[in-house]
Amino acid sequence: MSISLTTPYAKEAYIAQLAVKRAALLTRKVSEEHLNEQSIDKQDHSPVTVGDFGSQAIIINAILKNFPGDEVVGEEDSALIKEKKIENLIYTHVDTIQQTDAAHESELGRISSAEELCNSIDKGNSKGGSKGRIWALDPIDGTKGFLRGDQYAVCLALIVDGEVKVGVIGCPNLPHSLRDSGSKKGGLFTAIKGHGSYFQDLNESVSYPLNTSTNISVHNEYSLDQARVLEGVEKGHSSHGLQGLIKTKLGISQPSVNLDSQAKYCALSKGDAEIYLRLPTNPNYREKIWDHAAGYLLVKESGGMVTDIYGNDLNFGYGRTLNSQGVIAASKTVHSSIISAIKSIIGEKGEKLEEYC
Ligand SMILES: Nc1ncnc2c1ncn2[C@@H]1O[C@H](COP(=O)(O)O)[C@@H](OP(=O)(O)O)[C@H]1O
Ligand SMILES: [Mg+2]
Ligand SMILES: [Mg+2]
Ligand SMILES: [Mg+2]
Repeated sequence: MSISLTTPYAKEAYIAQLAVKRAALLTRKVSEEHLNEQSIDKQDHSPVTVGDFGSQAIIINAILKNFPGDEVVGEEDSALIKEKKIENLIYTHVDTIQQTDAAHESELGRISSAEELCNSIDKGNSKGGSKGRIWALDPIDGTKGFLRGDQYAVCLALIVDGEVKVGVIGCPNLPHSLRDSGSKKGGLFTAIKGHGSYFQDLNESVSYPLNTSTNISVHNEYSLDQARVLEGVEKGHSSHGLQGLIKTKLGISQPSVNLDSQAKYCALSKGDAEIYLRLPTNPNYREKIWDHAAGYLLVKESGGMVTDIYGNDLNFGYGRTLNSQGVIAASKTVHSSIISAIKSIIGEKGEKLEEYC
């Protein structure tokens, strides 16, 4: 597989890489200046920072400059910015990054006022759905990890008629190898439907045609007893209790690696682990499409499987959320055994799921 200028969605992937990189520059700056420690609580009590808002503005502005007819499902909106009167503060940081990244101004454009910044953020209000070109954007996934100085990711995917076609994820803090904590940090992961998945150092410049020198793939050789498992850090986002029961049932004894954000999909896609378990903490919770679209394509293009907890495919054309419970991503070697183990615990149709939430 290779990617040329005529590969479908190559241009979209290139603009997505540039935009994610520019947003990651901002999140790094916010983190270095300890601004990430000043979070604001949203209505659902989850945190949001200057980094989340600025990243969403930068990426939406870049996408709509290049693809003006497209829609965006973005996680954030500007209501809290206006309420807290922090438009100018965010704009100042965004503009510094625009100056640092001036080399890409002709491709990504430039936001020129605090008002424009809020307008850009609010263009992430698409309802999603199964028709047309819709981008799913998580400007900072793993905001709680970002606040702790741990893992987080800038995630962007293009969905066309309900199917994910492009996924780009920037992970500023992810070591190049999970087994070597001394390895370089910062990765940019890219997948194009039908054309594979690729890794590059986040600090390297991106190119057009895309840099495909480092093709990545899921590690398919380990059997279950050797498999390495990824789980989230936050106990409120996935059921660590149920995940523990599943691991015991499968005979997995190695401790899990706990990472915030879609960095879990990234680690799986480059063969640093074989299983990602995300069992619901509430049977009624529906996962947001921006939390999974890019990672889903990345793992699939790397030769892995991604389904809900019953083994069904994920539907990214349903709206702003999926209409299914949890996520199981794994190598093809072990995926079906995990689904069987889950069903043996919670029942074929999840009749007993509530007992474990
Ligand atoms: N009850 C819940 N169940 C599953 N996911 C949840 C959740 N509450 C919040 N989340 C999502 O979990 C994401 C982080 O995932 P993880 O725990 O794997 O790092 C959050 O993304 P944000 O950080 O972008 O808000 C948020 O959307
Ligand atoms: Mg959030
Ligand atoms: Mg998220
Ligand atoms: Mg987020």
